[in-house]
Formats: sequence, C-alpha cells, structure tokens
Amino acid sequence: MAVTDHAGVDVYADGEAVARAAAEFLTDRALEAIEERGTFRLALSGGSTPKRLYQILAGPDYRDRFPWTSVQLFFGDERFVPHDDERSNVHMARLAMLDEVPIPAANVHVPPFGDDAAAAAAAYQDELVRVYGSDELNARGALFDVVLLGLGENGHTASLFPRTSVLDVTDAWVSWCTPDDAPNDRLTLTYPAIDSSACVLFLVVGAGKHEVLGRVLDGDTSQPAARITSRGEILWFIDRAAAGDAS
Ligand SMILES: O=C1O[C@H](COP(=O)(O)O)[C@@H](O)[C@H](O)[C@H]1O
Repeated sequence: MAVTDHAGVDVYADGEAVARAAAEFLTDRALEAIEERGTFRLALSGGSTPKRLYQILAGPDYRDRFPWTSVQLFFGDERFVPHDDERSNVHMARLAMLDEVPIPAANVHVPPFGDDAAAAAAAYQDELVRVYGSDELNARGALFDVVLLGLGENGHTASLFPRTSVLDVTDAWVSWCTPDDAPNDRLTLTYPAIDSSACVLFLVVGAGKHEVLGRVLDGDTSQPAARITSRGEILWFIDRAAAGDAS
C-alpha cells in the first residue's frame, strides 16, 4: 500500500511546512486541553527533524499564542550525556525553544544524567508519576496529551532501538538501552507509556525515510516504530520526499 493511502497520514510540501503544521496542531491541542482540564502534557522528541518546529514555537507567530505557563513538557527520549552536550536532546530543545519562551522552569521535566542509566530512568519515571498523580497508567486519563515522535532510518522511534531489550519492557514507563547501531546509552519512554497518550504525532521528513516509513505503516513489527500504539490516535505529518514523491 502506498504511504499516502494509510489513515492518519498528512503530506506537506517540505520540512518547513511539516514544522508549521505541527506548530499549529500542537497549539490547537494545547488550548483545547487547557480549556478542558487546565493543563497540557507534551512529550518532545529529539534528533534533527523537530528542531524547526521548536524554533517556530519560540518565534513571533507562536511565542505569545502558545499557552506556555499551563504546559508540562517532557522528553520522550534522551541520549545519556550531560545536558550541555551537543548530542543531548535537552540541549537542542533548550537552544531552539526553551531558552526563548516564558515556560516556568518547574514545568520542564528533564531526564536526569548521572553515572547510572537505570537509576536515571527510574528517577525520571518517579517524576512522571509525581506530575501525573498516579503510578498506574491511564488511571487519570492519558499520561500525555501528545507524544511527539520521529523515525530513524533503522526503524527506531524515541530511543526504542532495534535488537535492544527495551523493546520488551512492559513493567516500566521509562527505561534505557545501549543501541548497537548508534552512539550513547539512551533513556526512553517505553511502549506502555507512549500508549497512554491521547495522541501520538510522528514527524517524518526526507527521502531517506521513505522506505522505512513504508515498512512501519505496513505494520512490519521488526521496525520498532511499527509497534507504537496509542489509546488515542496516531497521526503522521510527513513531507513529499518521505512520501516518495520525487518531484
Ligand atoms: O536519535 C534520535 O532519533 C530519532 C529520529 O531523529 P531524526 O533526526 O532522524 O528525526 C528521534 O526521534 C529521537 O528522539 C532521537 O533521540
């Protein structure tokens, strides 16, 4: 089946258009959630694709419109490096967005760094439990209003990497892995934590992602991203190149 025939897939001209559509989508969802429940819980993704989205949210069109003070921000995954390291997803998000917007520091929930990835994952889960108000997933509605995800050319998403045991973790919200095809240990939300979402939004940009995107959408479960579920909806904002349109 063509990528574009799958439900939930929206195709935009290029990465800039994907980022703009995502900024509008997140703003609408945030305003709706805050009107209904007073808060919006968003898990950010890392890597290169969402950087432009973060810059747009911090820019003149959204800086004063996005309801920063009522948003709780989390990280869907993090490379296990210091937060000021250039490889850190937190570092990227700070430079692109967080340092520029009026979000209270207490609303930005950063995965800890230290000597021990397992201990850091457990501590980050404790932080999620504290903000959510229960240690039982779905007990108080979805854990996240939106989980933002990307897609690696090896089929990983968040830091759910192929051939790692984190793919089998069902008894934790946050865990860690050592990929065999990427540097650094990683902290990541697990499948059950991502499933506890009102919406998962994948952003996929570039011709290099076309083949793996087709496999994931066709349900090839050897690709970690194909095993993502959501108790709400799963949406894909992709550009023409990722859709396989070479024009
Ligand atoms: O390592 C990571 O890669 C994926 C995909 O990143 P992209 O740069 O190819 O879009 C990303 O979603 C994840 O958060 C990140 O840690």
